[in-house]
Amino acid sequence: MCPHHPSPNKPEDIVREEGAQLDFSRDMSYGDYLQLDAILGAQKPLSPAHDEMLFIIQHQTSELWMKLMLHELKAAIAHIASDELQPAFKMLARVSKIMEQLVHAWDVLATMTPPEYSALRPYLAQSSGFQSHQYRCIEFAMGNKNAAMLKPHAHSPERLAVVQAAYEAPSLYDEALRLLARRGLAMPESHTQRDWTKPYEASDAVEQAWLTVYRNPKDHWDLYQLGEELTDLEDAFRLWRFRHVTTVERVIGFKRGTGGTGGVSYLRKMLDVVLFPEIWRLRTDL
Ligand code: HEM
Ligand SMILES: N[C@@H](CC(=O)c1ccccc1NC=O)C(=O)O
Repeated sequence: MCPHHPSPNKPEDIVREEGAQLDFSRDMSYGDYLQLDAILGAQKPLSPAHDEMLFIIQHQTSELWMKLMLHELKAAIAHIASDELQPAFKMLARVSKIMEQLVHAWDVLATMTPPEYSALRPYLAQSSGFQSHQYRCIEFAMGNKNAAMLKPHAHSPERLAVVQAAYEAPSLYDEALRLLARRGLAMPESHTQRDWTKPYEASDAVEQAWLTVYRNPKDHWDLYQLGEELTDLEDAFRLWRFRHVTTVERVIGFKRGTGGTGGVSYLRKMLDVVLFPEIWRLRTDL
């Protein structure tokens, strides 16, 4: 440090000395670029309850992360379809990390007690996360296809078209299996060309193909890596489902959901969903 020009230590002096730009009357600023007026103007509590701000922001931030997950998932699926695995791996790893972020986000919501939630719950009317179109697109992209889940979007043709497109498109796992077939692994046609809207059905032949990969990782290194990326993803997804049902039980017990389901009983059934069945089965048979 120069003794003739000591570094300033008053906050105002630091800002001046560093040369930070302070006038944004002509230039794009942070808030302009990020559209903060739109984002920060979108929290409109309907109740006098203190905790409604938490509830709104928890869901809005989740929807933003889901938007990024979909962006990455769609690109990963397209890259796998065109045999570009390295970029797909990076995107899938990011999706898993976002899901982990959403798993930890439950800790914030769980600070809300049953009486605190009861104060705002009547204002939610029949709305429910069950109607989240982005969440449904993620489930469809992950292969959990169910035509009934299109119905909550029927009142909005534009929204329905988006969810319907995700419903009709091959899922991440469908594209993974087509890749295995292109790599010369025996794969039944029922699993490479099928009606993508049908729920996925596990197959011994598909498990055999994955077993070939997992028994000889050195010969199929990138497919082996793909298998592990899928495992990470489903692992994180299961944790999210588990934290959801546990948070719901601690906040509303076994009350029916505002979306019309049994509530915890419905969410527990969702814990049984297996997205990539052969990826799990092969572990027993290896
Ligand atoms: C106090 C907090 C919460 C409660 C009490 C709650 C309750 C429920 C219930 C009871 C359901 C079943 C559908 C119904 O009948 O309503 C449900 C579904 C759902 N919730 Fe929540 N939830 C909470 C927080 C969240 C958060 C933070 C998210 C994140 C976006 C979320 C996303 C979803 C989604 C996506 C579904 C559909 C799940 C599926 O179909 O598998 N929920 N929730
Ligand atoms: N299904 C919840 C309500 C709920 O959680 C919710 C309502 C509106 C917007 C998002 C919600 N979050 C997840 O379902 C309940 O039964 O209390």
